[in-house]
Amino acid sequence: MKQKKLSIYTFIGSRKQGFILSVILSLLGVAAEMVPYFVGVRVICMMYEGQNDLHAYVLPLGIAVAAYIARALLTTLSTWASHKATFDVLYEIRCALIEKMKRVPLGYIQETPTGTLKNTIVDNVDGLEQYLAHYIPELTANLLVPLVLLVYLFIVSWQMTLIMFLTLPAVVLCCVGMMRGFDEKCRKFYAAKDAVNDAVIEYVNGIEVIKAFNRSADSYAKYSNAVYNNAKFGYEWQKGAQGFLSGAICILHSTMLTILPMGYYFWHKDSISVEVLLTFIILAIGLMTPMIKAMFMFETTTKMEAEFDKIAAVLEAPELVRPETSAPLTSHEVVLKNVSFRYQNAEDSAMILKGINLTMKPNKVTALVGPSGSGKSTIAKLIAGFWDVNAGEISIGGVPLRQLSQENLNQSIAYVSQDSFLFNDTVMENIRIGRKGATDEDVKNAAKACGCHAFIEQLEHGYQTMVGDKGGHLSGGERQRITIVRAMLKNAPIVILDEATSFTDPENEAVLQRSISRLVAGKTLIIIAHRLSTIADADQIALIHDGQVEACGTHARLYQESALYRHMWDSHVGVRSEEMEE
Ligand SMILES: Nc1ncnc2c1ncn2[C@@H]1O[C@H](COP(=O)(O)OP(=O)(O)OP(=O)(O)O)[C@@H](O)[C@H]1O
Repeated sequence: MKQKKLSIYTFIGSRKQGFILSVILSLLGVAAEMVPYFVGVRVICMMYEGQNDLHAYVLPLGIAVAAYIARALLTTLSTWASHKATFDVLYEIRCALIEKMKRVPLGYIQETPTGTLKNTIVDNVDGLEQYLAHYIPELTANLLVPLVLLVYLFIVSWQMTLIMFLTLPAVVLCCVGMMRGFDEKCRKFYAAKDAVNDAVIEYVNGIEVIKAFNRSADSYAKYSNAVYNNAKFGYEWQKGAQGFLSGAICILHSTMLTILPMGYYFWHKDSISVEVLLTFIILAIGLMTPMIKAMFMFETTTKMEAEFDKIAAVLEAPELVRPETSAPLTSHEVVLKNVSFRYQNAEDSAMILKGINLTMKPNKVTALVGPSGSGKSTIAKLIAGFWDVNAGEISIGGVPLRQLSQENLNQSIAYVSQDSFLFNDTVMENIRIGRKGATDEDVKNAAKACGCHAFIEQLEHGYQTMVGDKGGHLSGGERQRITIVRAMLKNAPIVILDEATSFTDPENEAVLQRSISRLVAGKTLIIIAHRLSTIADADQIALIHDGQVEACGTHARLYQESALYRHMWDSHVGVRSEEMEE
């Protein structure tokens, strides 16, 4: 069955009363705006008829003033109602986007440029405000009121109405010209905007490299090209539409050129009264503003659709299909059976893992080693549930990952990568993320157990030290130690450490490792390490090579049986002795 495409109206639905109210108020407001024009006609006619009693003008003028006040009030109330409904809708869309982030594979978020995601959640959602809060009520009114007046004018004098709208086909033609290729231009414009966002964020994140290599903004080609393209697109789009837009406005203003001579002709022939002539002249002026506003409706609708398409693309991204709940796991043995996997975004789409078979037992340490790019981190991320495998199966305690609820999986695994994220908050709060409701004492005990308490205490404000954006106020090693304390506080039955101590100095790494060995007793520990000496004592070492398990066993066995392992070990030991000699 074809899935129904998500549209902005799916979200508007729940707030439709607010929007309907604002449209009704806006309609009444635009109708009130027309009243002074009718009053104007009447007043001029009274003057033309020689009415000298000033009292006779009080009522029409009073009506005009009342209409102005009513118009102001109704427009204000309409805007208030539409904004209330709009901000509720924007809030719902943003919540839906954030909720969606929890359900898509983590890999999807990592693979989508940060700028594009930020643009969707912030800018594209903001972009809907103009359409929902202003254009829905105002444009409905600006279209409907001229239509009603058209019927009225047609009844008054169909000849004059035809003359008044003689130029309308030309205006429509201009609108068609303006809208030609608009969809495509709009999409390209937003793509250019995304490119700027991505480039700016990459530029800011990469500023260290840019400065270190003395690359100014101009030389940062991706950034300057994106900015240039964005400006060029905006300008060319505007240039293409501007001619048609000016033409349409000019033609709309030129109705007087037909109304005046033809009106005079009909009046002269006694076909219409002076009041009818004045009605047409004055309403031609009065209708100009709503009609020009209505002209922009198509442009704004297309823009809004382009903004919403980007939001819908995120909301409709494929999700990891997981049950809402699942029974607690009775064992935490991790088994990979014939697992094959490829990254969807990889250009050649080659299999990264090819039929991996591996069992990682509780109360045992499994180390994954192998050349760079062989697929070790990919295995760790698949176990942590970042993606679904393409073939084969990963199970924990005999339960396939696909049958485990996200919550159950999250509770079962503590995953620490070499660049685990720190929030711009205190050390205390960054560690506390490991376990909801953990007390300060729990946090300190975890740090003590990991041998990190002393170093945290020595920071400027101890546990209350702000770590800076992404932990930027701390050294790489300090950041890693905090993320390990956080993982240990979580006390999950499966612990995955992916190069988690790679930035830590040898002395502290040894302390950390002794602490970790104590803390993970009874747990399933999976370690990825390049420094082979740190995993030589592991119960099982899996040598990963080119996406396959080339050998598996203890250090002694691998050293004896695998030429690749022997080579890696000898090189590692060689480098270590060189380092020690230095
Ligand atoms: N998000 C991704 N999208 C596409 N390809 C990826 C992605 N992440 C990794 N790869 C590719 O998958 C392969 C395995 O990468 P992986 O990070 O698992 O290797 P690794 O053995 O952990 O390497 P290292 O020891 O250098 O960390 C590499 O060829 C890498 O380029």
